[in-house]
Amino acid sequence: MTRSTDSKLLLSLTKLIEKPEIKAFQCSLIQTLNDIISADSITLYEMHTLKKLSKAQAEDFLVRVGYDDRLEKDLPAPMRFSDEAQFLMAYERRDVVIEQIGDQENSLFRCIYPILGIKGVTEFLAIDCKKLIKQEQELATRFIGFYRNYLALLNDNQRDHLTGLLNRKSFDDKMMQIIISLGTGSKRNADKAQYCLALFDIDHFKRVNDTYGHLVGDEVLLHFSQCISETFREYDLLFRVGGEEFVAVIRNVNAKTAEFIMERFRHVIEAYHFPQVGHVTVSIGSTFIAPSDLPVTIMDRADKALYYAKEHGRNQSVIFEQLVASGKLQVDITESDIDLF
Ligand SMILES: Nc1nc2c(ncn2[C@@H]2O[C@H](COP(=O)(O)OP(=O)(O)OP(=O)(O)O)[C@@H](O)[C@H]2O)c(=O)[nH]1
Repeated sequence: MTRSTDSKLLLSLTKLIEKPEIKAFQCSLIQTLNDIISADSITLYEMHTLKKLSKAQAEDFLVRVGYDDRLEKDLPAPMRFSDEAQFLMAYERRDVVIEQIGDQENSLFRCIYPILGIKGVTEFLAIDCKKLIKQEQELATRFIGFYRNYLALLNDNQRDHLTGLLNRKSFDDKMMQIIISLGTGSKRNADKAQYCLALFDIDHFKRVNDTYGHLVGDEVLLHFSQCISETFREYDLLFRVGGEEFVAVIRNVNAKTAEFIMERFRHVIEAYHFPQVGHVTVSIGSTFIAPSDLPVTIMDRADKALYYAKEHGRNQSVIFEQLVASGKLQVDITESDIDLF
């Protein structure tokens, strides 16, 4: 390798780890590879087990990475994993699978690289190129190795160990990013993105621990987090912020949609059969994020709404701004000043 290729590679690696945040790092991998490989397209897929798309049972789907910032209508549909022979083969072989696609004149090579995480293959990198260049293939393999190790490190740092959801530290970082993005009147915000934060708290969870023990309590938390992951969309941000407290941040929703989404989740939990424990319920307090907010003020509003839900019978979902508007919750001027509807 020449000195100039070396420094280009070093530059690419530096660029790759510039943003120590999982989603940004994933997007960075695609950009970096695009810079150094002569590919027609490079796509990263995450494997998700989704329930909502197939009514009867959960199924694995391949969800394209890099669309979390866009509006729902722009999202490509997830691919059913069992329909994708090349992905299945790469998954089984734990190695790259190369296939020639298209007709003679417009043929392309599609290389599917499986990416191994701690729970097995969790991602795939698909590279389409006109020519197979050995040096580039080796480069891609090395980059993926580096990507995998660094991703494991980020996951360890940013995810909750029990549930795999984003942890409290990630929550504070993400909140600051969202607030800053709302404050900067950039073109990307021309659609007036509205973020709604929902705080979930399992009702009478102490009883679960006291009756069945802490281990069963942990299992309930795990099932609860799976219900969150399956009910919300791939691009919603999902966190475990405390013992039995979870948060979802959803984008581009008005009060009516937020109300619908939270009610739907409340029903999912109400109907879910938790092994050994049976049924539990959840109380939900939501609020909208304003450019003038701080993470602590957002959480304070969500907490007040949640407290209201707990005080008024539990197993219900309420929105802070609606409680204030209807006079059910009294707050001081600075809080009631927020008008996002
Ligand atoms: N198993 C388990 N329990 C936890 C964990 N973190 C917190 N808890 C328990 O969660 C329970 C929270 O109880 P409380 O906040 O008193 O409220 P609650 O019983 O859920 O009742 P309400 O929220 O008022 O409906 C406590 O018993 C904590 O010990 C955890 O990681 N695992």
